[in-house]
Amino acid sequence: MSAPSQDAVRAALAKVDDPEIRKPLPELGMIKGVDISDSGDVSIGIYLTTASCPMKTEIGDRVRNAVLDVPGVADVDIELDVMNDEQRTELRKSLRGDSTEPLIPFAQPGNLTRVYAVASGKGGVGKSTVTVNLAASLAARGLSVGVLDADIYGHSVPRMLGSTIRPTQVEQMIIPPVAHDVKVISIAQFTSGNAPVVWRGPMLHRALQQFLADVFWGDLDVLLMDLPPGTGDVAISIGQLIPTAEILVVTTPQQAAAEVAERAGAIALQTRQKIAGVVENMSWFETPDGQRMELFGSGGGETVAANLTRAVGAEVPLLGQIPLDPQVREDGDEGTPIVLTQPESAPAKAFSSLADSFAVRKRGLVGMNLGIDTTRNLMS
Ligand SMILES: Nc1ncnc2c1ncn2[C@@H]1O[C@H](COP(=O)(O)OP(=O)(O)OP(=O)(O)O)[C@@H](O)[C@H]1O
Repeated sequence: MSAPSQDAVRAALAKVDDPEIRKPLPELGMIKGVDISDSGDVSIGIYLTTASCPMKTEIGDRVRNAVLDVPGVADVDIELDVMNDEQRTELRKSLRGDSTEPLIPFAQPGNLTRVYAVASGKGGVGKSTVTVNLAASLAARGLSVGVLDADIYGHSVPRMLGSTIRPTQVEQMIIPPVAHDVKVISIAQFTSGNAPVVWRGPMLHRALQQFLADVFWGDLDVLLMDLPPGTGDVAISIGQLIPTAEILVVTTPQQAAAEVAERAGAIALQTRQKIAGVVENMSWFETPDGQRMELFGSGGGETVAANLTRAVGAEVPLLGQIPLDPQVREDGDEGTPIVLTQPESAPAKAFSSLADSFAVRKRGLVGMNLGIDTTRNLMS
């Protein structure tokens, strides 16, 4: 068989996406060159955004597999190089435009991303668990999903999604790692080890602003934000930064928990945000003989939904009830949400029908320029 043409190899490369930026490598200026020998040996030069790019093996594998599929290719050799400053600037401009104003894409008119802030009155009710399972479930349906772990003090989202790598930085632009098809950004990725974060309101506000404006989220269908428990500064900041963000309140069935959850939801009255609904977690435990044991009582979700409906003067639905199941915790600890590992289990089905109730559509705005250049450094 004769050696493949440059066109054939480049056509194959045009179908290879960067795993994090999710656009074709040639479009990102990441193909340095293609050499083809008479015997069909192909050598591909790839520019990485940074020398420490955590995705370099994945990128090399994707390129190798795509090119090996081209008829006439005998072997593929990958040579990695690193972009220079000029090339990085070009990449940043091609992704985020030329503006120097740091803007939050989700707050711009015409932006089609649905943003949900997941809130709870107190800690430990399963807010992060709901966030990651909902995100994974929506991503599994083909939606483009991002999670911003805004639970600055109790950041557990990266662990629950099994995301261990740090984001790549291209100039002032941060590329979020992807886990289970979900883009993930968390303060945990910017602190060393398990160090606690002790920040006051204004610093938190600034950090959130940077996570929203400096991260290259791309064209998301849905952004879920895991808020810290309570009615604190972060909820108010989100209300100011993205007024169109809707609040999703998570509670347990317990009446005491319901009362504090209601306060978290009622913050929407101050910030004038819409409440998307209420999720009741740990609703019951199902015994092997099929009996439901209501370990934390019952009715919390209904109560919060009814009281918030009254308070805001608009229907706040109870969107779902998630059973208590040790597998939910085990899978969370393993970094593989139960909706992916055991989709037929009762909790996974409950998460999945919760995702249905969002009735989300793909936004279909491929190529729309949402990103804006920024000149600030994260946490500076
Ligand atoms: N339905 C469930 N069944 C069993 N375990 C659950 C369920 N939901 C959550 N958990 C477990 O309960 C613990 C607390 O959950 P999670 O961290 O999601 O709560 P949280 O509200 O986000 O807490 P915080 O805001 O304090 O971080 C975790 O260990 C989690 O795995």
